[in-house]
Amino acid sequence: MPGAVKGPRTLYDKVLQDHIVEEKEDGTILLYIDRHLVHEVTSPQAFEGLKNAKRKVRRPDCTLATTDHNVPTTSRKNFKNVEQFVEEADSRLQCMTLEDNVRDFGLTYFGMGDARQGIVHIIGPEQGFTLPGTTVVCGDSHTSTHGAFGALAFGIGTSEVEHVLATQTLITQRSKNMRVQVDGELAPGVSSKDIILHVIGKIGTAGGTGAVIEFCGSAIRALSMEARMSICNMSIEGGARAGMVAPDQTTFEYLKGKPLAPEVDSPMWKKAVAYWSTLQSDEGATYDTEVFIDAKDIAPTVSWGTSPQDVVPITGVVPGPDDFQDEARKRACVKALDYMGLEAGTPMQDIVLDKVFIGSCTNARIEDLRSAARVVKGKKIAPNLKRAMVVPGSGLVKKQAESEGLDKIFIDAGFEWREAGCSMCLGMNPDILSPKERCASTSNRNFEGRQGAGGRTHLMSPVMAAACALVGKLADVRRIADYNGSSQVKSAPKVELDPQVDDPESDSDLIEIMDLDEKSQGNTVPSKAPASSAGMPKFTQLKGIAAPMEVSNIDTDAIIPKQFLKTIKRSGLGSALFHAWRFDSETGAEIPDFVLNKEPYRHAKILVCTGPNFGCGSSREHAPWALLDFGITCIIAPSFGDIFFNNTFKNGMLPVRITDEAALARIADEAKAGREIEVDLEAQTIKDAEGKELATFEVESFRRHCLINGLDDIGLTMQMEDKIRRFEERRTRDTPWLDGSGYLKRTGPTKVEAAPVPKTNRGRLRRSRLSGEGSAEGSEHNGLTTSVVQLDERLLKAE
Ligand SMILES: CC(C)[C@H](C(=O)O)[C@@H](O)C(=O)O
Ligand code: SF4
Repeated sequence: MPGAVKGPRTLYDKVLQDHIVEEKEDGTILLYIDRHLVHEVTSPQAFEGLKNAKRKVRRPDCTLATTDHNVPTTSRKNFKNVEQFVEEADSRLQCMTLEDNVRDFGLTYFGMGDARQGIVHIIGPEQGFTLPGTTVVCGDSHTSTHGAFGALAFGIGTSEVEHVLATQTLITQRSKNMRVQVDGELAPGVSSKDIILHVIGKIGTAGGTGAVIEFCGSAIRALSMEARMSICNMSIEGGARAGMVAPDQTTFEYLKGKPLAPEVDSPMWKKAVAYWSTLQSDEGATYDTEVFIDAKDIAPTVSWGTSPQDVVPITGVVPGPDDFQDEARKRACVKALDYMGLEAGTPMQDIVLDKVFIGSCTNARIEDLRSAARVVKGKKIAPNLKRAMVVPGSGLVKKQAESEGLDKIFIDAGFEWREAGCSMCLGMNPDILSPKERCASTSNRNFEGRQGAGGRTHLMSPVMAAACALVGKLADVRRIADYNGSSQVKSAPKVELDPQVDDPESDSDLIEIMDLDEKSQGNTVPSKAPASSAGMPKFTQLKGIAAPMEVSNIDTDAIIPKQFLKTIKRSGLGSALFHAWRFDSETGAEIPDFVLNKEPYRHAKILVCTGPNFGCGSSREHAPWALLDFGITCIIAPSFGDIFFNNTFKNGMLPVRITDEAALARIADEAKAGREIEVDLEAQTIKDAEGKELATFEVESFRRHCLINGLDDIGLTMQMEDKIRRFEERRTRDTPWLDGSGYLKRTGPTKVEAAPVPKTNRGRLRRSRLSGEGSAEGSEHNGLTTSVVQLDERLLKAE
């Protein structure tokens, strides 16, 4: 693991350093988190853990919640509340659970009746919640998006969400530094999405594993903030922990006037800009890996397979196994061609489409919609298309687009114009592909079943998706649109997104804040649910059958598909494990060839994967929960997706990295022979059933200590209260704009469309507000008043 940097520092080194509360000798870092975004899918179990342990949210003023994955994108004209609006029961429960939680913990929340609701990675920047030099986390892998601001932003699992809610810190390790430099000018029709698809094609989906990528070079500098966000968004598809771009004038211009950014030209703004301007990598800073790309080598790029690294220029043909050297990639190619229903050698532009989707946290910002609208203006979508949809990333993007008439352009062309949400990016809501349907999509993942079981996804930029919609096949936008000069949006045009929400007085579903006294005593919360991250099972030695898998880049969508993410519990997910590979999608019967359906592997306690990058992709902690519930507590592989790797430890599981090919082969041979192996964490060895050593392995000593002793790391971190408090005092002094000041400026309460609070509570709430009881107790941290109190005061004024 890389150690602290002495000489010239990179942007990542600087932001990391400024947030270290404590660094242990083994490299374990307690990192302060400035901004925590929360959504409905990965938070229920975290809030449940807090409630069971009677813990509070430490910094409600640094926490922002919204609902995005489950929300239907149909018209909200008649929206009254979630209970009536969301038809699917599990989705409804997940959305309502978030509403209960934000109310119980007094968090700021943009619900479905609020114009500011949208995909979590769109609303953070839009509100100025995301700021340069901050640490930003969310229980979502595409948190990397926010790195476009020079923030250190990364996805975390649900146990870590709980840790951040309770302590505003995270236990982490230093990542490696990687630089991707793109110089020169992009050709017309080529956009930032093509840059990132090209980069991933070059480095592979494991290329950035263990690293934070800094994107730099003249081509990146020339991009608008929104275009930079699309690039950082997909750093995770390149395997990186995060992506970053150094803040510059483009960044500062973008932030001007954002509701939660410091007020422009105020002393606070000047102080902030002075600090933000220091966030450049020093001359002579070194990187562990460097990649150089000439912008003129990038063509409009499209994916052909089931991994984001499976890309070719639109002028290319579908590759075949012979185009790859590596055996694992040859195998993956055969599998991908079969899934995608494609033949090697087919020109990409001959591939006929069924659907087109313009949306997602990668490409549903106003510039994306503008550029796509420019392509389709005055034209019609191809008659063979079953459906073409545009899903704005947030309510404010939608409003802005409508004020520019973009909705009309799309509707006239034959597109559906929808409400904000994740939509068909992952199909946790009603927008999905049917089996074998082929879709041109501006989203970021083309995994098997990603947009719907059996659905086939081709990733591309918004202008390319627009061109595809007109042609009905994969198409080259350069042959469709007239590019007089460059297609690039050089810098963000000043976009006035109207932050107004509906008149709170006239609305029936005003925010309801629970009685704070009651909350601080923790007695509003039923504490029956057993599962919480507090107190982990111990891991010392494990002896058992190991199931062999020879697949590379096994993503968490494959480990547990999206339809199983709608639970609000941690338990019972074993039957969902590898669902699409284990069960026939039509009959539901077991697929006999799949390893976990065979004896003796039905009883496997260990998984041995000989391909790299196990658990890449989404941050869903449901993946380790499903493995655990099946009975697997140890995974052995050459490398892991970073978030998955962290998530396993939080559940008392052990991921073992074996990079020595011969040792891995020895272990795999035992697994294939159906013999037991023994993983000994104390001795850090793997032995065969006879006790002969097969391999040794490394684990960070703090993690090892926690696993062996079954320690709850939230409890451990809470013992560091003094250090965290001192850090916060320094933060208030040095970077005062981070203390939720933006919230204090807001007018109008934040709405919660939760099921109404029972009448009895309402009466009590009103009484306590009027009499002033139950105000600030339990919500003060270091003299900082939290948003709960601010919201409460505003309500008092309203009354
Ligand atoms: C639901 C969430 C955990 C997931 C992620 O982490 O990425 C989702 O946003 C996705 O895109 O798969
Ligand atoms: S990748 Fe898709 S599902 Fe995940 S946050 Fe972004 S839009 Fe939502």
